[in-house]
Amino acid sequence: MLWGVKCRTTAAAFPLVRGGVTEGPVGVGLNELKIVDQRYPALWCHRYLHTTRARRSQESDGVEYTFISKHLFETDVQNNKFIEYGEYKNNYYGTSVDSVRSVLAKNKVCLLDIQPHTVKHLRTSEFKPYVIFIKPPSIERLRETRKNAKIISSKDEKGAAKPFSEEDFQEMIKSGQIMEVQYGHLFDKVIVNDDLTTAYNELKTTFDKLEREAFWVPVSWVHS
Ligand SMILES: Nc1ncnc2c1ncn2[C@@H]1O[C@H](COP(=O)(O)OP(=O)(O)OP(=O)(O)O)[C@@H](O)[C@H]1O
Repeated sequence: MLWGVKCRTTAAAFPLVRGGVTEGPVGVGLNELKIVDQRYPALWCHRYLHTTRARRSQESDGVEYTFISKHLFETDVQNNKFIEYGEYKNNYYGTSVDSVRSVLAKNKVCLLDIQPHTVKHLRTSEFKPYVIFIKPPSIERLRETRKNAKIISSKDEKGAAKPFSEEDFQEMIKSGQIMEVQYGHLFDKVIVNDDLTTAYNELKTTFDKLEREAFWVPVSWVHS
């Protein structure tokens, strides 16, 4: 049985799946690696978040966030208008399906940073995602490479950055392993974020290849 075909897409979404806990920041290095978008005009890295929190004076609607009311947000959730959403300090934040569509309509690639359980909703012929799992290295390498790095803990009310603790490292590795077991079949590529330059180059090479080469997708994506 034909299970897949090779296909080349110009308007694919590239969800970049984090290797960390689902409830908050884990510091595996996604923000650090997303710098890759600065070299790629075809990549659209904005998170396109909608939020119900009040707009701050220096922010503009549609730039930092799209600001909407709680009522509208909840209606949109009911109508499945969000790829992913969550609540933080009594406000909702979400990535809307339409915002991803608007990126693809510009013939750009949409770089998303999402939780793994969301991937299955994006694996459609419309989005044709290429899923990259950013995986933490061994605990020994985390201790070595993150010696001077800081993490913003979801447990810290003030959201202040602090040095990684041994517990942070263990949590990162444990949740990474759980994600790989549960969702590994949905990943197209796994990049270990050990040495930052090496991980960055691997991501860059992957984007280069995807621009040039065809890649495998389910046959249903091509014939639908
Ligand atoms: N390979 C690496 N080597 C050394 N330090 C790193 C590496 N990758 C990331 N860091 C550092 O770890 C910290 C957390 O990284 P980053 O903010 O990119 O993680 P994140 O997964 O995006 O976190 P969040 O979940 O908070 O968005 C930062 O201080 C960053 O500079």
